[in-house]
Formats: sequence, structure tokens, C-alpha cells
Amino acid sequence: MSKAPSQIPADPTRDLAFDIVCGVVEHRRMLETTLDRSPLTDPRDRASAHRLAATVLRHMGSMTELLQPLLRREPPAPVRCALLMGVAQLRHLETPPHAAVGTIVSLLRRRGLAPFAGLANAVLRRVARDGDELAEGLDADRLDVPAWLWTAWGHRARDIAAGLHREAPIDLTLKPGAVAPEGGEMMPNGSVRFAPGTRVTELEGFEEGAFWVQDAAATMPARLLNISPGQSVVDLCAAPGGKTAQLAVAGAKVYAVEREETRARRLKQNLERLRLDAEVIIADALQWQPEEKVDAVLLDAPCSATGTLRRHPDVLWVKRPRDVLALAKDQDRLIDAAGAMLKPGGILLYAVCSLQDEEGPQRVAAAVKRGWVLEPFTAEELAAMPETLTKQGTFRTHPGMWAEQGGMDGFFAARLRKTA
Ligand SMILES: C[S@@+](CC[C@H](N)C(=O)[O-])C[C@H]1O[C@@H](n2cnc3c(N)ncnc32)[C@H](O)[C@@H]1O
Repeated sequence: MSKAPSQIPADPTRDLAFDIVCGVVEHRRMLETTLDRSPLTDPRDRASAHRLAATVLRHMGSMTELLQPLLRREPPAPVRCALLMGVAQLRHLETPPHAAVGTIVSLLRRRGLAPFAGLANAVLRRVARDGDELAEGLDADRLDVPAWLWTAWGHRARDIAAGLHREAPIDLTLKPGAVAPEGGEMMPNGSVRFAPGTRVTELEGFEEGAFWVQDAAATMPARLLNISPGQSVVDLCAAPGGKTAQLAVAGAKVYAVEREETRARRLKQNLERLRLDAEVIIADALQWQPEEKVDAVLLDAPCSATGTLRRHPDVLWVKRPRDVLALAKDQDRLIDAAGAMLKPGGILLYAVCSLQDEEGPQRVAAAVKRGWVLEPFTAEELAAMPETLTKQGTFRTHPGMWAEQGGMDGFFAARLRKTA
């Protein structure tokens, strides 16, 4: 006899993970959007739901392929999502088989999908028993990346895909003179690296503002601006403020421009915790102008964020090629808006956390055609990460780099000089 819904044990973590996965698969809804809407408040439950959903999204292509021979006909999308959660628990999260199967059967019953409970029970038991055999010969790296991205990444695709299968570590940037919290690994660029999932608010020095969270690759654009104390810098698209903090530490007069009010509030809070000074301006970078022209602009432009897929695997299945083209147009506009803020001869450091050529090298080539001059980075400037210097003198990273030490986010950066 099937259980009445009220007798089925509650499981808010898996309910939220299910909502996240279904949101991505059925509605192309970003993971954070579902998380923001969730009434679940306990931070540990939210973190567990996030981890389960992210694991599904990270391995979705290969797990879909693994399930294929076990399904006689295509199940409804929510049932497929629940099955994928079951496979993720069994094959990637080391959940004991009875729990992995039982929790998914209960989930289906709670969510009005009881007629599929038997199917889930049979399919997941089979995966628990014969999973290794079913996975044999599957090219997980290839299957877990949508075809359009695989093609766009060219010869780097396999290395990037392998990097995406690893959970991202947590990197800290230290304030000058601060002592690194215990347990971290010092990286060649000076970042201190901790294991994925580390709770930074519990690390020594957090309250005192000794550090902020920033991927090793993300530290480079602000550094490559080579700002001198007293220079004026506009940080465009600034929240949550990792790069603003670096510019403030360098002794610049910093104007941090952010369009979203809630994100600007977070930026202010971060600066307060770090006891650093910058003028935070809530404005659209396309409209705002400083009262006086500045020496430099750092533009960390809004982008497809494919460089941060390790942390945001939903982007794999939510973004489409046309999103990249639309973003590229905005990036051109932002580059020229930055030009209007600069003194003649001023420097623009253009950066995106994207792996796509359209948002990186192609934007720089287009800017050069419009009169900007590319000022190549030197080998000395990138001595800590020599593999990131391209032939053109731009900076480029991807998640397959530093593979032995846990990888890094994908970033692109170029230095452009305003001519007149
Ligand atoms: C990639 S994040 C920036 C990360 C940030 N630079 C850092 O290092 O912490 C992009 C930010 O740009 C903001 N943004 C997007 N378009 C904008 C615009 N036209 N004007 C100002 N801010 C914008 C977004 O709200 C978002 O906070």
C-alpha cells in the first residue's frame, strides 16, 4: 500500500536540491535564483542542497547517458531530475545505497510522483549494483559539456572539462601584513588555498578583515593594472568587491561603480569588514561619469561566466550561444564608456571570467579597430603564472590549469591604452 503524503518523512534538503535541478532542466533558471526564493533558512541544509544539486549539474551528461539503457521510455522531466539525484548520490557523493534509493523514492512520493516510485526503486538499485559496468566506456569529460561549449573551447576543451569535474577550492587574498589562517596552502601568486567547502567565516582573522575570498586567477587583473599610490581608479561593475579591495590596498583613490543596489550594499559591508576605503557609487556604468577624468579603469565586465563553471555548473545548461553574442555587444559598449572616463593616455584593464573567445580576444581585437592600443603584459608581470601569458600579450586561464593543486577559474584580461 502506498503511504499517504503526511506519512512520508520530510527532507527539506533534497526538496530544495530537486527544485534547483528541475529549475535548471525545465526552465533554464539559475541555481542562485531558486536558492534565493527558498524558505529554507538553515545554512547547513542550504549548503547540502547546493552541493547535491551542483553535483547533479556537474555530471548531468554522463549520468543521463548511464541511465539511458535502463529506461524503456522517456520519463517526465521531474522524474528524470529525481533519478539523476539518485545517481549522483550513488556514484559521486558516496551515499549508502539504501539511503540513496530510499530518499529518492520518498521524494517522488512527496512531490506527487508516486506512480514512478517503483521505477526509481528498480533503476537506482540497478545503478547501485552495476554502476561501474554501466559507466564503462562513457567519455564523461565530453558528455558533461554541452556540444556548443565543447566546440567553442577547441583544443582546450578536454583539459577544461577535466577541471570542471573537480570541486573548486577556496582561495583567500590576504591584506598586506596579515597572517595566513592555519591549514592553507600558499600558491605561487600569493593566494592561500583551502579545501572546497571550507567555511571562511570560521577561519581566524575573518572578523578582523585579514582576508577576502578571491580565486587565484581573479587576483591578476587588478594586479596587472600596476596602480601607484594616489592614482585615481574607477572599478566598473564592482560588487562584491574583490578587485575594489585590491585597488584600495594599493593606495589608489577608488570609485567603485555597481548597478545593483543589494550587491552594492554587500560591497560596502565587505569594505567595512576589511577596513578599506573606496567610494561606492550605485549607478549604471554606461551612464555614470566621474567629475574629473581618471588615470585608470578596471572593467570586470558582465559575461557568460563560463570561467566559473566549477562553482556555478548551472551555467553549463542555462546559457546559450545567443547569450554570449548579446553580452559581447554590452562589453563593447562598456569598453567605450570606460574610455570616456579616462585621461588621454589612461589605461583600461578589461577582464571577464569567461572562457569564450567572443568575450575575450575578439572584444580586444574589436577595441583595437576602434582606436584603443593593446599594451601587452610582460613575462615579468606574469612570472607567478607563466602559462597564462598568451602570444598576443593578454592573460588567459582555465580550470584545467594548476590541475595538481586544485585548478583555477577561467579568466581573460587585456591592458588597453586610450590614445587621445
Ligand atoms: C563579474 S561581477 C563583478 C565582480 C567584481 N568585479 C569583483 O571582483 O568582485 C559583475 C558585476 O557587474 C554588475 N553590473 C552589470 N552590469 C553593470 C552596469 N551596466 N553598470 C554597473 N554594474 C553592472 C553586476 O551587478 C555584478 O555585480
